Amino acid sequence: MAEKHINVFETAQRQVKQACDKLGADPAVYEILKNPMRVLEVAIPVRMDDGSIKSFIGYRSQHNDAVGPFKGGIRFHQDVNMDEVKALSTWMTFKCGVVGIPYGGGKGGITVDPSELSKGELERLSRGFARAISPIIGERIDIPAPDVNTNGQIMAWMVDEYHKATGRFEPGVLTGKPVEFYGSLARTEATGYGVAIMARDAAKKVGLPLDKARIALQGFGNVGSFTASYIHELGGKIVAVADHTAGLYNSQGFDVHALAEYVKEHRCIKGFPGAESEFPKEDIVTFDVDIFLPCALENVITAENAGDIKAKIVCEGANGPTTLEADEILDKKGVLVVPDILSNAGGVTVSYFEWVQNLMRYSWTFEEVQEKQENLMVKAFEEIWALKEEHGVNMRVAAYMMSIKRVADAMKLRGWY
Ligand SMILES: NC(=O)C1=CN([C@@H]2O[C@H](COP(=O)(O)OP(=O)(O)OC[C@H]3O[C@@H](n4cnc5c(N)ncnc54)[C@H](O)[C@@H]3O)[C@@H](O)[C@H]2O)C=CC1
Ligand SMILES: O=C(O)CCC(=O)C(=O)O
Repeated sequence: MAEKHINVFETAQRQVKQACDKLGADPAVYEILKNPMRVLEVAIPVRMDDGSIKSFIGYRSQHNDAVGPFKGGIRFHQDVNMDEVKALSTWMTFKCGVVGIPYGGGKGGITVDPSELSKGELERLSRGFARAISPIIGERIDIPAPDVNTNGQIMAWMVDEYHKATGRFEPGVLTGKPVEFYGSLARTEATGYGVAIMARDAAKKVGLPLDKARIALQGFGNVGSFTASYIHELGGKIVAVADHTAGLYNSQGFDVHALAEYVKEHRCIKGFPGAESEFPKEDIVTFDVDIFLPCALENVITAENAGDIKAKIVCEGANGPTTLEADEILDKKGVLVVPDILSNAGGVTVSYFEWVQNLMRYSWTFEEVQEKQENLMVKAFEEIWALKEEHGVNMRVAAYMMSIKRVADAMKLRGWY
C-alpha cells in the first residue's frame, strides 16, 4: 500500500481519543483504552521441508475484555508487526461494541508470506503458533478467528493443537472453522454479506439506487469476493476491481462468479479474460464510480489521494483503510464513509453465532444465521446514523461514541475506574 509509514496504532489511538472527547468521557476511559491490556510476542521454530529450522515471529494482542472474552482474527502476512496487531485488536474491541456482542477485542498475526510455504510447513507453523499462544487463549478467555491469508483449515489445525497442548477439547476456542468441523453456516460469506448490506443501506440514505450504481472494489479475497457476489445480487455493478497483482475494468460490470472461479484457480485477478482493460492497481481508489469498497489492507485512502476520490460512498470492508487525515478530507467533500468497525462487523457477528452454537452443541440453518446477522447490523447502522445526526459528526465518530460508551459502562460497573 502507498503509505506504509503511517502508524496504524497511532491512528487507532487517535480515533478513540476523538470519540472520548466528543462523549465527554471520564479521562480514565481513554487512559485505559489507549493501550492493549496484554501483548504476547512469540518465536515459532518450524522444521522446513529441506530439514532446516526457521524461526517465525508471531503476536497476540488482547486489547480489552471488560465486556467479554477477547475476540479477533489471526493474520499471516509479511508486513505483520506489533503495532499493526495492537491497532487491529483495538478496532476489534469497538467493532464488537458496535454490534453489541459480548466480547472484547483481540488480534494476532505472524510475519510470514504464506505463499512461500508448502502445505506441510503452513500446518507446522499454524500448530506452532497455536501451541505458543495456548496459555492465553480459551473458549471463555480469548477466541481467535481467520483474517488475511488464514482460513477454516488453519482454524481446525489450531483447535486440534490447542486440544493437544492443554488437554481440553474446546471447539469454541477458535471460530471460522470449516462447517464439517464445528463451523457455522454463513460464516465464510458473513463479512462480505455485511459489507454489501451496509453499502445498500448507505446508498438508500443518500438516495442512490444500488441497481444504478457503478462500483469499484479493492481486494478479491474472502471479504472482497463475497462482497462482490452479494452486491451483484442486490443489482450493483462492479466495473473496476483490483488486487495485489492488477487493476481490471469492465464498463458493463464484471461477471463476479466467473471472476471468483478464476481467482480460486489462479489465486489472483491478473489475466482474467472478462476484463476490457487493465490499469495500475493503486488507481482503484480514485476511480470514477459511485461507491468504493476497499476490502484489502490498511492505509489505502490517505491525505495524498482522498481529494481525488470520485465515489459518493466509501464502505470499508478492510480494517483501517482510511487515515484520519483522509477522513477529514472526505468529510469536507461530503463523501459518506461507512466505517470498518460497522461495515465489516459481519465476520465477528457470525463468529459469535458460531461460538454460541459450539457452546450449545447445536446448529442453525444458513438462513437463520444470515437473518440474525442482518438484524444486528441494520440495527447498528440505524443507531449510528441517529447519533451522527444528533451530534453532527461523521459515521466513524458516531460508531466509536456508541461503542466506547458500552465498553466504558462495563468498565465502570466492574470498578476499573
Ligand atoms: N476475513 C474476515 O472475516 C474479515 C476480514 N476483515 C478485513 O478485510 C480485509 C481483507 O481480509 P480477507 O479478505 O480475509 O483477506 P484475504 O487474504 O482473503 O484477501 C486479501 C485480498 O487483498 C488483496 N491485496 C493484498 N495486497 C493488496 C494491494 N497492495 N493492493 C490491492 N489488493 C491487495 C489480495 O490480493 C486479496 O485479494 C483485511 O483488512 C481484514 O482484516 C475484516 C473483518 C473480517
Ligand atoms: O471473526 C472474528 O472473530 C474476527 C474477524 C476479524 O478479525 C475482524 O473483524 O477483523
